[in-house]
Amino acid sequence: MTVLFEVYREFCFEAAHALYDPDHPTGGKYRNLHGHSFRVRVTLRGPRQDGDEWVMDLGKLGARLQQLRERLDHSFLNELEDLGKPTLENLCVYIWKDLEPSLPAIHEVGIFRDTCNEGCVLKKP
Ligand SMILES: Nc1nc2c(c(=O)[nH]1)N=C([C@H](O)[C@H](O)COP(=O)(O)OP(=O)(O)OP(=O)(O)O)CN2
Ligand SMILES: [Zn+2]
Repeated sequence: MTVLFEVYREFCFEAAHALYDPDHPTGGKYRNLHGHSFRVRVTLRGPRQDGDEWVMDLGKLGARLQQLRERLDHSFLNELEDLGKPTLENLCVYIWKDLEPSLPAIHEVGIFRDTCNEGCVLKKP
């Protein structure tokens, strides 16, 4: 029987952003520069690979995520190329697009701001 597993790895980063609302007379509640602590979870889905008995070596996944973390940590998200407006939703898409070419088993990207009790999850339908 082929069984499917979901394995995940997380990383955290700190970053700043400002969300300007063009429809609001003063730019809205989130217009000023401010920072958040983010936690990202990347989930892979698949069967155990022949020989290794794992979906993917989580050490290798961690090394790949570290490359992404180096770009995001202590960044000003508004200046990140290809992100667009720095919402949680756009960060999920950005992370997904960055990882998918090298991680075809990617199934879910979640980004959480634990101190604000909020987050966003993007998953394969
Ligand atoms: N769907 C989304 N909504 C909001 C996002 C987002 O990315 N996606 N982002 C923000 C801002 O980044 C905001 O700075 C979040 O901080 P928070 O303290 O949660 O702001 P709130 O107004 O929701 O909370 P308070 O309870 O008033 O502090 C906003 N929304
Ligand atoms: Zn914010």
